Amino acid sequence: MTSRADIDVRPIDASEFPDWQRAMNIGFLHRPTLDEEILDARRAQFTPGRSTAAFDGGRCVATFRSFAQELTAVGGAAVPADAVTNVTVSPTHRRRGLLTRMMAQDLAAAKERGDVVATLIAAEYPIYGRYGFGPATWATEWTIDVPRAGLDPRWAGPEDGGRIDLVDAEDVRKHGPELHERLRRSQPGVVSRDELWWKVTTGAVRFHATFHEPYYVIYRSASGEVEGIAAYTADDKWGDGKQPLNTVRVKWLTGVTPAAERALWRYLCSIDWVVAVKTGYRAPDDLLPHFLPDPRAAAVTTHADWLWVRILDVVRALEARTYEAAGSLVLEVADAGGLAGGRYRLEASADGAGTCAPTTDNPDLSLDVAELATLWLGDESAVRLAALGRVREERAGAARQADALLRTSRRPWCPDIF
Ligand SMILES: CC(=O)SCCNC(=O)CCNC(=O)[C@H](O)C(C)(C)COP(=O)(O)OP(=O)(O)OC[C@H]1O[C@@H](n2cnc3c(N)ncnc32)[C@H](O)[C@@H]1OP(=O)(O)O
Repeated sequence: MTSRADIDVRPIDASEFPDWQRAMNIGFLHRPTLDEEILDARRAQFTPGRSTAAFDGGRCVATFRSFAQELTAVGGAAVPADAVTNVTVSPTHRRRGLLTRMMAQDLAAAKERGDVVATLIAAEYPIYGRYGFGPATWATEWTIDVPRAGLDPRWAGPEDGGRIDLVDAEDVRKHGPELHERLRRSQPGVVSRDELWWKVTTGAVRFHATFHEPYYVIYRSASGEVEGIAAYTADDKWGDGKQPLNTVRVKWLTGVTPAAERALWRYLCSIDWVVAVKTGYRAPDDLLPHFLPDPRAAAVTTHADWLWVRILDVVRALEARTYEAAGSLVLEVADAGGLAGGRYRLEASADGAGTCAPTTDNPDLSLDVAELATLWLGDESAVRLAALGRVREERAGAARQADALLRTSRRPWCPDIF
């Protein structure tokens, strides 16, 4: 076995990209051979200094990439984020500390750049907590049993004066970005999408060998404004009795008003032949089940942690978000990574604004930086974390007070995988 010191961990240059991509395919159990068209397409994601590798004897055995992203905080402000992705270590080199080395380099660089948080979607739950990441949003998928939903089968379109139209990929690339920007301004947990995201999602740029072209529908309100878009595919299944038994799979659905959401879900549940709709990953408190006369027709098929957040700058993170109540709280934040630890006083005012500064006052709550990330987007309860022993109350009642300040009436949601 090569000794730890012989394995070089460093950013790659453009000429090393094919070797890096091959290693990533191996780590993700994809085909190890490279398709030139896909390789060329993926080169568009290469930013010097942000793709790291480990090399053993000249061969790439681990990959790591980060890119500039914005994450919506509670209240709608966007914070600069270091989005981590493409993390792999070849099976021949696992559990020798390569991920730990790549992560340490990347987080230090992100801190230096001034990113407020780092983000990622974890392949497996146990990997990233040790690096100060905490699960900050959750995702729920429902499968709707359409015949049980109690919907009127005579539905012929939205009753609110709006309309739904099938459109092509070009329309999605035209209207999608502005719609997403609207969502981003109002929904904590949403991340920014660049132009490449829209090209990949609509098949204009291929990142995978197969692309199942979806159907696209746009919802326009009575005044003609685009308020929702959905992308979905359908299978082709028939029962023995010559009944259609098709399932619709929603690739993504963005609605910026409840009317748009209602109309798009209603549409999807009204397509002839369709008996089941798989919703894709939604916010756990999505309105969807309650658009159905019988909400039990929507059964939860997946419920899991989704976006993980690592706070790099406690002061800016806490000042970027708004608060549900006025109050003051001193947090003792432990950070084994040495990036964001310390004691901070948060002051929230009645108008929702917050200020934060280092303090030497007695702490109200002690917690790890990973737990702070979990609380920061408003989804988790400090009372619950205290019960689990993951947050310590230094003053009786402090966890309850933290919940009054930090928790939000609607849950955060990250619709993207990256
Ligand atoms: C954001 C994303 O890209 S998510 C995708 C992550 N990638 C994958 O899941 C692909 C398959 N897995 C892998 O490539 C690798 O196993 C990785 C990247 C998850 C881990 O890489 P490694 O180099 O083996 O991790 P490293 O040796 O630095 O481990 C550090 C610690 O984390 C632990 N650890 C690492 N991976 C896991 C895991 N999957 N489950 C549980 N513990 C883990 C190690 O045991 C070690 O613990 P220790 O410090 O107590 O000894």
